[in-house]
Amino acid sequence: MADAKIIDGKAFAAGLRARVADGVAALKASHGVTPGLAVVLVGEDPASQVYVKSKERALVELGMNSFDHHEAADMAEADLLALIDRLNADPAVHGILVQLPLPKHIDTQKILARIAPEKDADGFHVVNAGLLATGQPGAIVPCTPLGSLLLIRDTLGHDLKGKRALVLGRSNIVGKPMAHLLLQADCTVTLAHSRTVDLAEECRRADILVAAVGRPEMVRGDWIKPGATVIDVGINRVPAADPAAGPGKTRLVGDVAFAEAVKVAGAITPVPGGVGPMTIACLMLNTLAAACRAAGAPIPAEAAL
Ligand SMILES: NC(=O)C1=CN([C@@H]2O[C@H](COP(=O)(O)OP(=O)(O)OC[C@H]3O[C@@H](n4cnc5c(N)ncnc54)[C@H](OP(=O)(O)O)[C@@H]3O)[C@@H](O)[C@H]2O)C=CC1
Ligand SMILES: Nc1nc(=O)c2c([nH]1)NC[C@@H]1CN(c3ccc(C(=O)N[C@@H](CCC(=O)O)C(=O)O)cc3)C=[N+]21
Repeated sequence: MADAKIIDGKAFAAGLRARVADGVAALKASHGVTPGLAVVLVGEDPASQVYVKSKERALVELGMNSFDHHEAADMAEADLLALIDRLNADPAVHGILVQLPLPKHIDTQKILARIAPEKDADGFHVVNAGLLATGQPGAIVPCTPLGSLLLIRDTLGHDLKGKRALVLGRSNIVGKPMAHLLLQADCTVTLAHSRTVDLAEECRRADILVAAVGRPEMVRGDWIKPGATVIDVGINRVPAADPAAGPGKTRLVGDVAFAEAVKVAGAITPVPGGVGPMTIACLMLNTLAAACRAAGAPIPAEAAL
């Protein structure tokens, strides 16, 4: 069988960012509003700093306002809550993103709950999670699952009804919302996790396999149904395979053993260049959508599921 089609998330994300930039320009022209996202980073985690920088760069490129709040790792929880209150009240801020993970002394759920649901650009607030889970309109959908769904639809078409989907990982930020989106799209959904009996067998049934476990290359080629669409959400930094790269050098791999899977799947996302860039593009889309909603302008179609 021919190798799988490689789903080019980087290219799709570039197209989506261009559509968002058009939407930003249109909203400025029609309502005089510039969408703004506040990005809150607590502490100096190097991976988080990289993500936050790429978010801030994308905002500026798309003509949006970026409000950066880089805070000390020992910031008091009360001070973070007070910062969120100020951002909630600021009319120039349409979206708020608090970079996760937060330092251990801060209660993540308490922080996420404080963000005004209509400014929750990540879609992590229980109100948005609840709207999505109950299939109601108006939910802000988490960026990674939304980006994954856009790639699945670009690959298989809009109509996914009756397809068997397996989501591996049940986190509140990826696995659960992904499962709800696929259910909403009339897939028959299985949500697997660390207590699932015979993961490989569950995976082999799936027409659509979304892997979000955070375990480097855990999903092997022989776990995949021939012709399946494989979405690899995992971002794992591992030591470089090539000793010539030198000591301390690393590379990124997904949760799927790509070299094996590409021989069996019908289509597959690479890491890097798959879901990661879609996450950032969807964050831009959610911020534009929040600004549109606040201004009483129509919501971009891709954000209004
Ligand atoms: N591309 C992107 O933009 C993004 C990528 N990521 C990446 O996606 C991955 C998942 O992230 P996230 O959801 O936050 O991770 P979490 O650690 O919150 O959740 C991992 C899930 O995988 C399950 N799991 C862990 N080990 C196994 C195993 N051996 N067998 C079966 N299930 C297992 C866990 O099960 P249980 O619940 O039973 O413990 C849990 O449900 C990570 O690699 C992360 O870096 C995350 C966000 C954005
Ligand atoms: N509140 C919050 N929202 C998030 O959305 C959020 C978060 N916290 N914490 C961390 C995770 C992780 N995440 C990624 C975003 C982009 C890439 C990405 O663009 N990756 C590139 C590679 C980047 C590289 O080379 O390191 C790619 O896959 O091609 C990866 C991971 C968002 N997250």
